[in-house]
Amino acid sequence: MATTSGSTTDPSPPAAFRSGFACFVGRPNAGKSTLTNALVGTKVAITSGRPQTTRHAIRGIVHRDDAQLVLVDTPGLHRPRTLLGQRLNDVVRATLSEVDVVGFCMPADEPLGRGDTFIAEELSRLPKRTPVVAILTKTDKVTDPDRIGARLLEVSGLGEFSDIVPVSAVRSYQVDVLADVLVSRLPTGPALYPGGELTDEPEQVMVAELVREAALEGVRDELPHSLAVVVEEMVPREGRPETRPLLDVRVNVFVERPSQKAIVIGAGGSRLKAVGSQARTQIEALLGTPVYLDLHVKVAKDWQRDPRQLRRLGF
Ligand SMILES: Nc1nc2c(ncn2[C@@H]2O[C@H](COP(=O)(O)OP(=O)(O)OP(=O)(O)O)[C@@H](O)[C@H]2O)c(=O)[nH]1
Repeated sequence: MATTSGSTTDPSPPAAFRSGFACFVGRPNAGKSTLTNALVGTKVAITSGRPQTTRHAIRGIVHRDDAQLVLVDTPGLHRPRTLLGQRLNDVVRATLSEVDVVGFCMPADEPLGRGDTFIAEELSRLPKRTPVVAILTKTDKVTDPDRIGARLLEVSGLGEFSDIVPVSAVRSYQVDVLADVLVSRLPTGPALYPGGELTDEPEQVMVAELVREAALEGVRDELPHSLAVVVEEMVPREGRPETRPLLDVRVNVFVERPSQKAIVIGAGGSRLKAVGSQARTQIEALLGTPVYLDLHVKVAKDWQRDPRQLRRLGF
């Protein structure tokens, strides 16, 4: 337990303040989102009984007196079958090599499977040796302590882990111990995010990237770096029946010159229509909900050279 003077007026962090990133991997349904929520203490990720509801990274931040732990809740790591799956796995791999510690979740109530072996292999192949903490989740579902012991032994044989921690997110069993273990693997350093900020929105970044890809398709030579995409708004349409939701996604595509605007829009708006339809299909696949995509092309003159414009465009 961290000791502090309890003073709220002293802004300087304790000497050994730690900060950094952690992410959870594990096969679908392993309990990653629920554990993230238990650690952060606020509902940030979507959980459900169905596999792979977490299609994109959602971060939660654990603020402590002695540390700030930024959690990245990754999609279930699985063998790529589709292009989208391939992209998600690339996102997972990129995430894994960027974080300070990885939590590998395995449910206590299910035997180890091919999915776990696959993930263990992926982890052992990471270029940088990120410490991996094995987490035996959902221990409340197993009443026999001997079975937990056997599962822990099985897990320890699966790879090289810096720690192995059994937890139950729903009973808050050992969640604080896990937080301590994860924090202990972070480098010392000041808080990365100002207090109070609990989530950011990487899905907006991915949506912007899908629109950018669609807008550049076939015209990459003509518009190499002159295109920026900003997601202005993503809001559920009001008054829709629960069974037929619709997400309004408002996106601005910025180009540098009117001639480029004409290229993106195409004769009679034909190209923009195709761009919108391709991007919408992919956004729907990414977010798992029907989408109304409102796409606008705007000229932001010389945006690449203007720091104020660049900031506005999120660079
Ligand atoms: N009994 C019990 N159930 C849990 C616990 N943690 C998660 N669950 C349940 O297990 C199911 C899957 O949990 P999630 O947190 O959505 O799993 P996930 O690994 O994020 O799943 P994906 O998004 O598919 O990768 C849900 O029905 C949870 O309620 C736990 O500690 N105890």
